[in-house]
Amino acid sequence: MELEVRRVRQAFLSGRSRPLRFRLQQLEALRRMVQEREKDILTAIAADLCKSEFNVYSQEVITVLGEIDFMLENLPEWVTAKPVKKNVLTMLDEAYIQPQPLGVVLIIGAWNYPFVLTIQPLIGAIAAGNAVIIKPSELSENTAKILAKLLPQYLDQDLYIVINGGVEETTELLKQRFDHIFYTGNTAVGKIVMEAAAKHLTPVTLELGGKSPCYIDKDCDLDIVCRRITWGKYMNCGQTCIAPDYILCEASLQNQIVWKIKETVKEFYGENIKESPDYERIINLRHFKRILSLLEGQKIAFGGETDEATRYIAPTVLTDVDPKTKVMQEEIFGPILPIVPVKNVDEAINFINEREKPLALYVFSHNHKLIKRMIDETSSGGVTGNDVIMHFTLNSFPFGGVGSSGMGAYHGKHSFDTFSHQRPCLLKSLKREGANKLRYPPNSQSKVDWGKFFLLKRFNKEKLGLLLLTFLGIVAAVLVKEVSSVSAWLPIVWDVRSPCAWPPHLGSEARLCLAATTSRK
Ligand SMILES: NC(=O)C1=CN([C@@H]2O[C@H](COP(=O)(O)OP(=O)(O)OC[C@H]3O[C@@H](n4cnc5c(N)ncnc54)[C@H](O)[C@@H]3O)[C@@H](O)[C@H]2O)C=CC1
Ligand SMILES: CCCCCCCCCCCCCCCCCC(=O)O
Repeated sequence: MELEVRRVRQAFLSGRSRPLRFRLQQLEALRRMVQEREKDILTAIAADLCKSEFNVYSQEVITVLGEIDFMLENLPEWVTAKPVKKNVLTMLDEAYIQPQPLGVVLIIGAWNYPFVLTIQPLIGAIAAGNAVIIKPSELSENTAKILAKLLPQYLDQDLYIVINGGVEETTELLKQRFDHIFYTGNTAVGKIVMEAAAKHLTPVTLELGGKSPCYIDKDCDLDIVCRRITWGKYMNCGQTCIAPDYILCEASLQNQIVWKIKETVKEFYGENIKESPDYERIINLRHFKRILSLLEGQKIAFGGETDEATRYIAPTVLTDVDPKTKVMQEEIFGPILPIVPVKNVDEAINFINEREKPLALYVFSHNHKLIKRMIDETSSGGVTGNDVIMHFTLNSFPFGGVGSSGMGAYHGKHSFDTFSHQRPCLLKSLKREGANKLRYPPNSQSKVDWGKFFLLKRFNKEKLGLLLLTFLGIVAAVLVKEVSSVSAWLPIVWDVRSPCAWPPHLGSEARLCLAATTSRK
């Protein structure tokens, strides 16, 4: 492990990951990999999550290709140094911010969208000029294997490497020194990652989970609301970090919501959900059992059918859920949707604020003011109003959590920034030393006053007067110089035959020399 990390660091130190041209080439190679080996990639992910290839493509591959295209288009502008505003002390200097790569980055991916959650951060890290060690989740083993096989065939083999393994290997890997760690997964492991990173003072991005609430206002078109929620909740069998975890609504809405979600489930997945190519399975038996345990003691309004052999759990809705029960204490990460009745929007806001900050918040209402109020009075990683999941798809948004749902963000330019150091560069000249006297010792009240005057713009009459006088002095000096040069021209006007008086800006010796040359012609 140590040797592999050292090899990657050596490759980074060679400097070849830095030039823009190289970064673009690697991103293009990655795009080629996705396009040429699409079938292998789709098959692997589909096998891991019992997912149709159409769904793999539209949930994972589209996002990755869109992100690569976006980077290729914008990277030339992002890598350029950006000039910054200057103050009086630096106004004649060069001042700019130069984004630079951080060094060797570790990306630890999760299994639920095993391709996009590993490759999208990789795109950002390459774009920013880093070397990368990729640790895919061992739970999505087919995707882990295909990544280890394909990436070295398309990317620089020393700069970007895949290390596969489970907890033991990841623990060993985390002992090494990195310049950034980007982790996606559950909050408990997030703490382990952060603790390991702290030993080397390595900065981290933690893309964690949590319980994302979904508030439904009574003044809503419930047909549309339930269709959108059904799509986002049961996609990937509920194993989506930004899936709506639970619904908050007035008790009177519950039955209608249950009915409409049930109808939509039928519309999306047919009468026999198990046969639907669009309905996935739970990743493993441990998660299957964990999700089943959340059903204990709950009122199942519909769904609840399970099959351990295939790790099938039907789309399920629970009503009148007590917030103190287990299903409301931990992230569900499965196809179970509890409805918790609240009296009104105030109670919903309090409910959300009494708990850990979620990764996403969803609000459904025709009342724009109510949506704005929910946004203003709560906190979450991201928000979508009148829909779910969709803020993930916009790469102009930073995607990430807040509080216990994570720290840092990525996607598009935000990925580039996450994996870059914004280096301030100030380039001065060795000339103009006079101006620096103000900051050199010995210090005095007068210098402090000038400092206040120039830097804090605390103008006082005395200093303004002095400045005005200096300015007038400069104007006078310029005028005197101009007048004297005009008078120097006068002999030429009077006597053009006198070469010694011309041109006036030259010394008399030079003038004589010029006169000699001219008279020879
Ligand atoms: N914020 C986001 O973008 C996302 C967050 N998530 C969250 O991730 C969770 C589901 O993923 P997990 O089951 O955690 O995925 P997981 O079991 O695949 O673990 C994630 C990574 O952590 C590593 N890992 C696991 N235990 C470890 C340990 N003890 N020490 C060091 N490394 C360890 C694994 O090898 C894996 O690469 C959910 O809470 C979900 O909300 C999932 C996807 C996206
Ligand atoms: C058939 C073509 C339709 C195109 C559909 C585009 C819209 C697809 C949105 C897909 C969102 C995928 C969510 C992935 C979320 C990954 C992170 C997480 O775990 O939450």
